[in-house]
Amino acid sequence: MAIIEVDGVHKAYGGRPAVDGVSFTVDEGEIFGILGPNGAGKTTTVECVEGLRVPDTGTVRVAGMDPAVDRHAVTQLLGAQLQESELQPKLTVREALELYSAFYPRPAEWRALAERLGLDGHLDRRFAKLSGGQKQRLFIALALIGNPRVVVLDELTTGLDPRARRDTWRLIEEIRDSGVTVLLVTHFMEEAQRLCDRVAVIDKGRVVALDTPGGLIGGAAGSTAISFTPSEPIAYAELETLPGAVSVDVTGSDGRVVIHGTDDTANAVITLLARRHITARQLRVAEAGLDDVFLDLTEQAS
Ligand SMILES: Nc1ncnc2c1ncn2[C@@H]1O[C@H](COP(=O)(O)OP(=O)(O)OP(=O)(O)O)[C@@H](O)[C@H]1O
Repeated sequence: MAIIEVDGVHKAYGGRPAVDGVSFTVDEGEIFGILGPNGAGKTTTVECVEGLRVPDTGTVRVAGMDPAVDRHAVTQLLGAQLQESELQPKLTVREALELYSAFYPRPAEWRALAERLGLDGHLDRRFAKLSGGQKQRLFIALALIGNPRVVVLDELTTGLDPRARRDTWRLIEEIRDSGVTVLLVTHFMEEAQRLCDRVAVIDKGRVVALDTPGGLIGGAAGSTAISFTPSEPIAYAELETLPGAVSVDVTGSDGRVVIHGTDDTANAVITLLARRHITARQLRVAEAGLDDVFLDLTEQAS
């Protein structure tokens, strides 16, 4: 069942559209990713969901309520970690958790939350003295303190080292496993691929694709890359006509061939080479990642 419904949302700043007819729904219990280049309209979209901005046209519903109208009720069930959040530098972790608990009628037990997020050893540390990873964990704790049904995380792992990023991913999965719906804004393809049940790719204020990460990758033209160095020259025109082949390129001085196509293309290449008695040195068959799909989709739209 959908807990977030965004339908035909438009939002312009000074006459310039930032969000240009975005629609999607998020089911209860999923991690839904919003992916897109800088300035694509991701933050504006989630701020409409949070009730921080009001769409010019279109509708947003969170658990059936309009966040711009039922602001109080929506803040009780939606927790948000805002992009570039800051707290008063002298506030300690304990004070921040106590303060935020006081905003909610039925807050989570903050000590248990601090323990779950690995903050229990830093309760007396001031915000200004926390590392980037510790700050992010505190922001997650503050987003969860009201026992929300939905949590919005905007570029949560930007600026974290790879280990802290992986730890944060585990936390996000745990949040989802505890029944909370996660709306995740990210620039990182690996993050979307690893975490998200479904992903909306937004570019220039529009949804250019919406699917599971696997569906996006599988559906992309040329999602399999076959590369090899032939032992003798090969007729490239013949390669271009192989089933599913999208492109054939020759790279480097050794005549290395790179073909983008499908699994069928890979099989056909191998059969063709065997028939011609050509050896393929350093034959590699690689699946495209969400990275390739993202570049493809956002390039097409430009
Ligand atoms: N308050 C504002 N006033 C004027 N323009 C704005 C405002 N907020 C955002 N914009 C513009 O709207 C467009 C979309 O911005 P938004 O922050 O929603 O994109 P984003 O996808 O979240 O970008 P990023 O990944 O860089 O955070 C951008 O061109 C941005 O400059």
